[in-house]
Amino acid sequence: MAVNYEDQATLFNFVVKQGNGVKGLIDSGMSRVPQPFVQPLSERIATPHARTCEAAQPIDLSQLDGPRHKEVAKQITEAAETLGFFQVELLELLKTSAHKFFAQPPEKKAIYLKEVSPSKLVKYGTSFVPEKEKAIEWKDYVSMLYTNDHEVLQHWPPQCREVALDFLKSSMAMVKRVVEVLMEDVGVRLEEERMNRLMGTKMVNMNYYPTCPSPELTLGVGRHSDMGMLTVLLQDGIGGLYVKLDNGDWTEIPPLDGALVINVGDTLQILSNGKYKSAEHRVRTTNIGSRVSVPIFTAPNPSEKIGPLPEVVRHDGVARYKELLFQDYMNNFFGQPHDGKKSLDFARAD
Ligand SMILES: O=C(O)CCC(=O)C(=O)O
Ligand SMILES: [Fe+2]
Repeated sequence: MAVNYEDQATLFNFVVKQGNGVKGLIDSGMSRVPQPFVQPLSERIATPHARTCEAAQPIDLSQLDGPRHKEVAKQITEAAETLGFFQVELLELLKTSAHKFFAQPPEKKAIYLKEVSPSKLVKYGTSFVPEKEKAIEWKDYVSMLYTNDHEVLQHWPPQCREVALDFLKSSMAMVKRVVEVLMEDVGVRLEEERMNRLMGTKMVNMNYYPTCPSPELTLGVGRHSDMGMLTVLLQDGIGGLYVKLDNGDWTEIPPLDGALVINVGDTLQILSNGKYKSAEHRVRTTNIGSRVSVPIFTAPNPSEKIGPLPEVVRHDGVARYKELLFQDYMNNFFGQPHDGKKSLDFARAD
């Protein structure tokens, strides 16, 4: 199908509305980046080869409950306090099933477009809020919400459901343990039920970043933080994930075989009254190949009230965020294009 790259409405329709995605655009033979994907100068990534930093060194979580507990716990809390990003060792899987999903013809994927998806659990699309963005992100994705095993195995796309569910299940114990350790360090012991409610929303995404003819003009994902507690992310060997440091520099989280990235989300920043920083991150595109990544997002139940934990407020003498319904936080988060950590303003105490 010939796409008219010059007509923005036709292009938007083809990519976003009809579900051909950025992949469909590339597959149609496009060889230069169409205007709607061109990022404003201020957002472009000028230095693709940033140095890596100490906090990006992997932490061996298998040692957490052994004799090295103290040391490993310290590594975790330090990483979360400084960068909000750290790497842990775990199996490297899933990438082939992500490629399998996106390799399908557009009409097979488009059945999951949010307007028509047969299941509320599954959503396929391009970019984050393409209707409102200055430039469309160079990314197709499918997102899969967890309810229970039975529903998941019925509704998630057959190309990836088993492996994605496995990934989710094998990660949850680790995620809970990391949250426990972080909480202990601010003097909080969460009841099991509260912990479950704070991580009651679980979602596995598969992101696909097609190879891009002019990576310097585009972004895979713009600057943002994740809204939930912790995100566990599997990335492939292509690289391109950057996190912002306190001094404003960006550093790449390099792909490591067998390692996962864990990053702190806004909810954990709010609960800890700002001690743990949600990681501001973004993704660059490349022309060396198509990249896949598979994040697991954990977040509170929509009906859960979140705010700085009383123990921490008592210690700090001030509540830096107000209490709010997580559903409201989520609505605000998904209603705005990516804009760094602006999402947190919604929760800031006046
Ligand atoms: O692809 C990546 O490395 C990161 C993706 C991401 O930040 C997200 O999906 O929220
Ligand atoms: Fe993210």
